[in-house]
Amino acid sequence: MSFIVFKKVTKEYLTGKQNIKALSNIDFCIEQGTFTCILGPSGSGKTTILNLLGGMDRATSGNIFVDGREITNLSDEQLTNYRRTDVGFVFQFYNLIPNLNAYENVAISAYLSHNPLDPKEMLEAVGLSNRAKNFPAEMSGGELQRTAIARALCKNPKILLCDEPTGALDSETGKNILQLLQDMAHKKGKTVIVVTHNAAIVPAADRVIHLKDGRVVQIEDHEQPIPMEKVVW
Ligand SMILES: Nc1ncnc2c1ncn2[C@@H]1O[C@H](COP(=O)(O)OP(=O)(O)OP(=O)(O)O)[C@@H](O)[C@H]1O
Repeated sequence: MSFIVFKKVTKEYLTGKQNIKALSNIDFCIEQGTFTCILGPSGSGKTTILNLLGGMDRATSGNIFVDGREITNLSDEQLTNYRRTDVGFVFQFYNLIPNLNAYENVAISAYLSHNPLDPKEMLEAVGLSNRAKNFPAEMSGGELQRTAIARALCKNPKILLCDEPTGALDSETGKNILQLLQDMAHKKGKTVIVVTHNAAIVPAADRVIHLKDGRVVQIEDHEQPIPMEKVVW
């Protein structure tokens, strides 16, 4: 069985009298230690997939498995635990706490995990050892995103979910961040999933899941993904 499996997953939102089908009967799988890109136009269901996979929301029907465990079956308490310990999140606007320095922002997530990694080592892994004492207001966008990635990794999560992680960055800084995420998958064995509008990174992904109108329209695999530095933005 693959590390992540979506089996006939549907997600509907009931707003007033209207029923919105954000995902319609979708199937895909993702292997451990790979870099996967979920690509599609606005409203195609990308964030909905991250929310279901991250345990922030529940599917209307279908089954989702992570590391052999069905997360669609979990109780609320089990789902909270899963979200805390198994999933690292990276967002477009970093979501760092302004009055904590970089080290403290990373260390705080260690408290949430049963099996955390050393915050100092995580800052080192993202190339920010020399910025540990800086506050968010004193760092560049790229440094803020590196801090957010260190924070996510500090929980020692099984999967790293990234929602438009380069959306607020210039192209060069964005490429560096994506390179870091690709390295986390290929060199550290993390299962990294990036949701984006940006088709430029497609050749650098191991697998690309193309969405349209809540359906998977294509799954593209690359035997030899290119390094991020070779991506033409
Ligand atoms: N909480 C919600 N209540 C009602 N409808 C929702 C909710 N969340 C998402 N939707 C709808 O579900 C569909 C898929 O939304 P989703 O946010 O997953 O798309 P997306 O591909 O991530 O879009 P974007 O690229 O603009 O972020 C859209 O039609 C959206 O309006």
